Amino acid sequence: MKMMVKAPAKINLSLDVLGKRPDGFHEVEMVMTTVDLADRIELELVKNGAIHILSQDRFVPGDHRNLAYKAADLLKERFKVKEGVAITIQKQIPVAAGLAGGSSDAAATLRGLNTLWNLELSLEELAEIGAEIGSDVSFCVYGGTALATGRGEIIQELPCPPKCWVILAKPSIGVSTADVYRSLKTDRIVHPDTKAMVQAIHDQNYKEMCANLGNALEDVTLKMHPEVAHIKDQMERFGADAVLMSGSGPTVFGLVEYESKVQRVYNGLRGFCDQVFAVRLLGERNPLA
Ligand SMILES: C[C@](O)(CO)[C@H](O)COP(=O)(O)OP(=O)(O)OC[C@H]1O[C@@H](n2ccc(N)nc2=O)[C@H](O)[C@@H]1O
Ligand SMILES: Nc1ncnc2c1ncn2[C@@H]1O[C@H](COP(=O)(O)OP(=O)(O)OP(=O)(O)O)[C@@H](O)[C@H]1O
Repeated sequence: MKMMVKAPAKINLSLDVLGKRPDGFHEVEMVMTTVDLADRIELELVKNGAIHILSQDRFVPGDHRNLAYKAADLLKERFKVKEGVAITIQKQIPVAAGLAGGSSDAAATLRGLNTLWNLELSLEELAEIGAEIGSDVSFCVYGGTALATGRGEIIQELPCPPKCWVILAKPSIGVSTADVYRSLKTDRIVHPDTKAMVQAIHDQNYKEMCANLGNALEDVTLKMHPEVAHIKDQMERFGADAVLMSGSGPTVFGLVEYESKVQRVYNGLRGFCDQVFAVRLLGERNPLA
């Protein structure tokens, strides 16, 4: 038996860091939403109990380091599953980009295997298991739009944000999330207004959503990689309504309300970046699988 599951990328419309925790993680407050750029995960039942990872992308680990492998292994151990699975990952989401590609692959694997292995777990249970793999995995299990707190694993659903286009531009550098959090000076953060962002979404107010984009990690990554600041400037120059770095970066996203402007921003960025995408916000939650 075989099945396909979509693994969409996320962007952080706002990302605040409230402080460092005794366990080494940071307490965060993030408004996250999925976009229509997705990896495709194919899951095929393997009778001998093994877990295989297959991918054409040279940046994707083909072994236990792959977050999709971790997801399968965790479910297999916890629920004493006898069968194995061959996981084929067709990558569309750039790797180490701040778009939660690996986390979304893990979340899609959890949702798919729940069906393939007849585990009958709820999204809540899958999200709890996902938190053991990584801080972004719980959100990726649900998808849609949410306020994420704790270290990112406490998820409160939000309505779909106002409709718009998202231009994603990924420079040809990878960023380590751990390095960015390690370099953050928590006493020097300019805090985004999370409440105002949540309110803008409830009110379906596009202008307020644009006005309240903010990311406490942005300054850290911009200092490490000045080319990210350059891409932000270009995105603004070509007419995006609002521009921000996603997650720990280096991907920059620009929001554009009117379709007539999308091509201009997209073409403008193609001159500076090897990977540029013009996509829609997805906004809605994932189906179970
Ligand atoms: C930057 C974001 O992607 C925004 O959505 C997330 O906060 C990070 O999520 P993630 O990549 O799934 O993070 P994890 O794999 O759990 O952690 C990677 C590393 O980032 C740091 N980390 C992560 C999340 C968090 N709330 N505080 C942290 O300090 C830790 O050093 C950790 O070792
Ligand atoms: N399925 C996967 N796809 C891509 N990278 C993976 C995967 N599994 C593990 N990795 C490893 O994870 C690292 C980070 O990749 P990923 O694309 O998930 O980063 P990210 O988008 O910055 O994540 P986040 O936004 O959650 O911090 C990669 O360098 C890669 O070695």
